[in-house]
Amino acid sequence: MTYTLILLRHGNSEWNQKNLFTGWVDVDLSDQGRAEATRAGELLAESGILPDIQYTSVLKRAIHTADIALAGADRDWIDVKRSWRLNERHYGALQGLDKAETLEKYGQEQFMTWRRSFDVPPPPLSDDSEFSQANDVRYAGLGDDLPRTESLKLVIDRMLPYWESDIKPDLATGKTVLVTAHGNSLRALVKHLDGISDADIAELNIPTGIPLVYTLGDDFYPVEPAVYLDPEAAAAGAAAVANQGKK
Ligand SMILES: O=C(O)[C@@H](CO)OP(=O)(O)O
Repeated sequence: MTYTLILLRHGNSEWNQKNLFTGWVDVDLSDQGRAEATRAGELLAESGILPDIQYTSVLKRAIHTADIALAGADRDWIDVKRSWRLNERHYGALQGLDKAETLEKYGQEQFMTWRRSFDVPPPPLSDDSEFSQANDVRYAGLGDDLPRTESLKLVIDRMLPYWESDIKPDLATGKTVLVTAHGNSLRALVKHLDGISDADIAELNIPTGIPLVYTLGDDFYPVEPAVYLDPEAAAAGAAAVANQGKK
């Protein structure tokens, strides 16, 4: 028995377009992002790989991408589950900062340590920052779990329990599961699925808006390499993410 899991990073957002660190700030899709989400829906429809259940974070760039893509695949009607555990990595005090200016100010090494090291989080975001989520009603129940910054390691720590408790059981019933989330929360899941080392994960970037299809075996690990439904666009998109910050 094999199981089908589709991962989809949200389309380009207003802050991707402005080249700002985003994290948990709830910005919407740009026009380009909405077009990418439409294309993602077409790719799903063309491939015939159609989700039976949708998972998203609680951030609107993922929610709107999922809605648009599902509409394009005539799957608006499927069940949806959302969790903060699929949110983007909390970017701490970098949230709202310009990536190019941050690179210039702190240098390439520090910039890449913050962006892509496995376990070094950026400095924490103060609760009185305009970019803080400390008083956001959607996280009211989180208590001490509410992050003020996160490394990729911390994202894995909060995402994997949800993979085990919810996503895996849905896969086990034979449903095709679509997870629409974020660059770094999906890097966390891909690291787990593909067994990527703490060092090598730094090189992995996920493009916006292109479905990535996994075929999983009985142990819920891949039986073959995952495939992007548009491999050429995925390679170009991943390179663009890697180069963010450079002018
Ligand atoms: O700003 C962010 O939240 C993420 C995703 O857009 O950026 P990065 O790719 O630099 O981790």
